[in-house]
Amino acid sequence: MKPIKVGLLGLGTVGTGVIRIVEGNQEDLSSQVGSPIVIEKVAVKNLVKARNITVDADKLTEDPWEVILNPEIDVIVEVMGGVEKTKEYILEALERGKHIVTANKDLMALYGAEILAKAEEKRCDVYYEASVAGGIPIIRTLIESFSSDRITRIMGIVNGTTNFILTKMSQEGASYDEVLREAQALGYAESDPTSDVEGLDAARKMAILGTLGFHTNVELRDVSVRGISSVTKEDIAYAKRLGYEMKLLGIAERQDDQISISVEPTMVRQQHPLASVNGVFNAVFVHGEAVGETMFYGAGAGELPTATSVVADLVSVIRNLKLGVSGLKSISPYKEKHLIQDEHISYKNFILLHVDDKAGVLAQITQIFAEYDVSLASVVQQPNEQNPDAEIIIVTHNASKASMDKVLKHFETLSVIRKVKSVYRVEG
Ligand SMILES: NC(=O)C1=CN([C@@H]2O[C@H](COP(=O)(O)OP(=O)(O)OC[C@H]3O[C@@H](n4cnc5c(N)ncnc54)[C@H](OP(=O)(O)O)[C@@H]3O)[C@@H](O)[C@H]2O)C=CC1
Ligand SMILES: N[C@@H](CC=O)C(=O)O
Ligand code: NA
Repeated sequence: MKPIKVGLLGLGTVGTGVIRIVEGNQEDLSSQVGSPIVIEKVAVKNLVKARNITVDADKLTEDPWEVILNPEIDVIVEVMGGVEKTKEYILEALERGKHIVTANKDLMALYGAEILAKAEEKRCDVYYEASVAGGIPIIRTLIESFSSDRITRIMGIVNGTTNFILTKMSQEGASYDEVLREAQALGYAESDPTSDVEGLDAARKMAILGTLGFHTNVELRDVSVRGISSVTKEDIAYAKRLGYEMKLLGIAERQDDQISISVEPTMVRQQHPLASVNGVFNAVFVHGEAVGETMFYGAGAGELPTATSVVADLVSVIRNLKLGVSGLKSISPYKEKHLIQDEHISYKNFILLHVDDKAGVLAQITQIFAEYDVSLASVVQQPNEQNPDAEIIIVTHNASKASMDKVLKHFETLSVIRKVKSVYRVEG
């Protein structure tokens, strides 16, 4: 049987896992696709770097073009990251009729439409399951299993690094910096971890999920983003006291034909299934009009879980190749995009205020909520042991984002409010 030759761009956390799985499961894989799978060439940045996997020296190159331009290679597996240059490699590979498997959400969130259009033109496959929620088969699920339904809500913990950090801060009282270093050492974090902690990585993934779920081209600029870098141990402790866990939650919603997508630290009620998703685990909760609620759970990052998705994509690509159906399965977004205005996006809020400890303060504050038609579910005032201010903890009922913005703006002008310490979305 003629082997299928694969070119690998990148031999870091994910690339190493890809080689381990392709070599370790070769017998099963070749039985499933009807050909041996050979990793023909591997591009790395630094040839002399010490690696925890052995690869024949003649297979390694520092020049990705040696992989892209190699006429023997049928499929390119891109696990090196990067955007502009990587896009150039991928488009050229497609131009030459090579199929693509990628784990690169930055690339797919920014240039997915262009790359998929090129693939369609060239009758090539582009698979990208590992780009969202590492080992969880969520992209396949949205494209195939929910093709019959109309999705109304996708809610997910889609970044392993931040979930790992929040879990350790919550369960062990660990410091933010210390846990971030641990996540980096375990290979969960991006090469620039600011994209994890500032919510950008999750935003890219939510843009991909929104595009697939709502059949419209969700771009990164459509996603409202806030990361976890300002979340404190105290905020997490307040959440717990009120019966919530703090999670970096991506939420994509559809109301009629309008959509909204956001990523922000959110207090999730402890009884909600997403509240118990801990560590590097991810989970995606999907609601469809017909199917109702479903949830998908698994490792969101790390060598072998991520490589499982990459190699499964490789198997799909090879099967399509053998069946002669390459490039025929992709469906471009076919709906016009309408974003929901802030007046029509509503949810519950947690607000922690530091205020003057004197008579009439609470009345002034509740008056402002009333002015903007925000109804309150609970208000608790307590003395603060650390300073002379009092703390007021407020949880609202569902309130529009626009009204809440007005309330917070008004607070800036109120002299009895010393500081708006924290504001979080509340779910469940
Ligand atoms: N880590 C994870 O858990 C997950 C990662 N991803 C995505 O997978 C991709 C890879 O991630 P990961 O494996 O963690 O990244 P790493 O940083 O561990 O590995 C990147 C690899 O690419 C090589 N590389 C980088 N730039 C170039 C270049 N210009 N030319 C040739 N080789 C290059 C590096 O070479 P060298 O080894 O010589 O430095 C390294 O082998 C990213 O897009 C990431 O977002 C997706 C899901 C999960
Ligand atoms: N840095 C990402 C890796 C997987 O996409 C994460 O932490 O989830
Ligand atoms: Na996935």
